[in-house]
Amino acid sequence: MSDRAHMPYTNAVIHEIQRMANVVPLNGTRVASKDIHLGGCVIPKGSTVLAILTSVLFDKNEWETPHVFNPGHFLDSNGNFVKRNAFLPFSAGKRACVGEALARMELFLFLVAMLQNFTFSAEEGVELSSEGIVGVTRTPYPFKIRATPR
Ligand code: HEM
Repeated sequence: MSDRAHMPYTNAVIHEIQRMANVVPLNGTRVASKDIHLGGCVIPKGSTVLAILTSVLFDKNEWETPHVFNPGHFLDSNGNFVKRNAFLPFSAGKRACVGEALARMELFLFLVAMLQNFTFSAEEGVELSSEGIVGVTRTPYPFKIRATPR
């Protein structure tokens, strides 16, 4: 359907950006509809539950280099794109993000269009941080980046 299928590396880079960007770290809230027994604990009916997305996007049992940017997480040895079950930036289930298709299309179109037209680089001597400001969403600290027309 889209060109993404033919651009496995670009697709892998976008997935890895979404994994590490972790823009909705706490996910949406849920309420336990009955008492739940989980890992030796009881979650009583009526409790508010947060299925923290950070825990799965950086799970050391799921990712080869959880804290290092690595598009290889989404590529096999032939360079084909591979889906990963732990890739859940849009959450899962009935109340997962309804904007996922739109968001993914926009991420692809904006990133590819920008990379086709500019080369991006950090200011000399400036180390860009992958840390961010965490609230309901996670946003980067203000930063400067140089865009050089190609
Ligand atoms: C990179 C972009 C985006 C990310 C990472 C993202 C992520 C999420 C996450 C994690 C949730 C919570 C799901 C849950 O509780 O299980 C959510 C919910 C939601 N998102 Fe997004 N979202 C993005 C873009 C968008 C866009 C573009 C729209 C609309 C045009 C949108 C509309 C919604 C709505 C309406 C909900 C609530 C769904 C519900 O409660 O049933 N999102 N999103």
